Amino acid sequence: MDAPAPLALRLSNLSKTFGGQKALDQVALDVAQGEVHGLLGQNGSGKSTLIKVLAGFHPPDAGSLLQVCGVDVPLPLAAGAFRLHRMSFVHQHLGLIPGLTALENLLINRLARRHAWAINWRAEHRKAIRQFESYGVPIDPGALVSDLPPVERALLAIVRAAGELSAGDGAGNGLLILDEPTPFLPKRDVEQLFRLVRSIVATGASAIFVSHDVDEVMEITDRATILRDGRVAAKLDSKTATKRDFVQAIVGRQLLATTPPRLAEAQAPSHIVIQGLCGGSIVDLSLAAGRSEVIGLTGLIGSGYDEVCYLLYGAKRATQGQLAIGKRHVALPAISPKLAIEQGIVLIPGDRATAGVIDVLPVSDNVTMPVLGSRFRPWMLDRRAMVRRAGSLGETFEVRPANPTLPMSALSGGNQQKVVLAKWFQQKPVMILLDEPTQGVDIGARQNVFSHIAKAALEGATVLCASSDYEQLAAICSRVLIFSGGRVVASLAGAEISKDAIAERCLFSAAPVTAEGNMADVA
Ligand SMILES: Nc1ncnc2c1ncn2[C@@H]1O[C@H](COP(=O)(O)OP(=O)(O)OP(=O)(O)O)[C@@H](O)[C@H]1O
Repeated sequence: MDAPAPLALRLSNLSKTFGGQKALDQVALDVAQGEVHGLLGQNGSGKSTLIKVLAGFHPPDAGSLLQVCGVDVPLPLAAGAFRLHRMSFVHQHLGLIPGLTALENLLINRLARRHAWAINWRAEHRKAIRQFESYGVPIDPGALVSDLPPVERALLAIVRAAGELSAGDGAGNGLLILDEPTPFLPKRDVEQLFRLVRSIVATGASAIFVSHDVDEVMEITDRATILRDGRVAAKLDSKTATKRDFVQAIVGRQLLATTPPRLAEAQAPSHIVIQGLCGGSIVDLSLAAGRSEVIGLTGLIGSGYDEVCYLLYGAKRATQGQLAIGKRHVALPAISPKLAIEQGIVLIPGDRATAGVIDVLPVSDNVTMPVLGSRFRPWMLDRRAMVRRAGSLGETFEVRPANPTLPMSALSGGNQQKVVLAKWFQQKPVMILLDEPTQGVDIGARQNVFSHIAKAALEGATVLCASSDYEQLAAICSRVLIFSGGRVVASLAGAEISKDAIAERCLFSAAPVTAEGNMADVA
């Protein structure tokens, strides 16, 4: 009888302490060959720390043990040494260089090591075409990454990582570590990405898939390890475990309520009036909204729904349109983020890492930015007052760890998002523009974000929330507008709103627009 294949990864007794706090506590993780293994847990449960130990970014505590493909790997790993041990990583931000072509990105490690003249570009171009074809990935090697749609960028990053696994000895096995590659992707593109992952593991490789999305984990993984407070809370067989098993293991209790309290009835829809907004893909959008109303904006990718918030904030240039807030009127082509903030408009961007926070600065500095002017003493910033205020906002928004002097980079994704909400909601905005407010945020923190949105709305703010997460829209919105071709083609309100109803309208939304144009409810 053949000896069983060695495990692709065996981690045991893995601990990591930061300043006396245990981020990982005797974690054990086994990944079989050819397996896709899920790694889940609430924000701050230790997933990124575990991945960073494997990447050689964090040295673990003494006593931690690692084997890859049956070979002992001494810890800590030196920077970049993971490649020698047949591991490769795709991080959330993919690590691609937008100004280079797909082929140049594919060869980036060789470009960094060797002189470019040593590369036979024609041969590499042909090889890349074959490589993309073998995975059924429709990427032109000569295309600039900045011109590729998000799904193709994610596919390219994964193909590159898979190529690195076999670069050493031609063997297909090794361990691909996918650290939340999907939150920026609309749901239907995720299926394309999963097909690629399946075809990679079919060659003998294995994968760790880190995600907050239980449905995705149940679909793509064979087994999953769930971390809670730095410890292994459960190991589940993804084919037999139920969603309830996953949720319970992640949160450690049954969620008391899966949706936040419904919002108060929106007041007459005339507080905010947008008329004739054009810009980007958006064509002649008119919309009237009341105080306390939470309006969802959604559609299929390319429908333009995700551009509206940026056009209203001046982060993307509008070519036409008027905005009225009560009695004040603003010409939208003239709006800038500064002017928007002066009007009481705030934007919570989708890409938190690059547009939402400055991760090298302390939490207190990040929170203070919009109100910096009020934190000056005659000659200098009143840092004590900044930390006090950030501490009390942190308490209200349940930011963990409760230490505003920590750099933002020390906080988990969900806790960073709570800081971003605290930073902007302290202003008591009139209009809140949200772009995918819970991407990369765990199931518990998600409820927390929902409650704060509901609270801001109850206090009188009008909220526009652009999202492709239909469950989220169904949970928080009193009205949902569905976009296609830059226009509103359908609208759901009140009891009509459900995850399935939104999905159905989005899928049918490719139908041509009616002669009425793009009127979402003009008062
Ligand atoms: N460099 C650091 N210094 C201090 N504490 C840290 C550092 N990095 C992580 N931590 C702490 O370790 C714990 C685990 O964080 P980690 O980022 O691994 O969680 P996570 O499960 O990846 O969360 P998320 O899903 O939000 O990314 C958290 O309490 C975090 O604040």
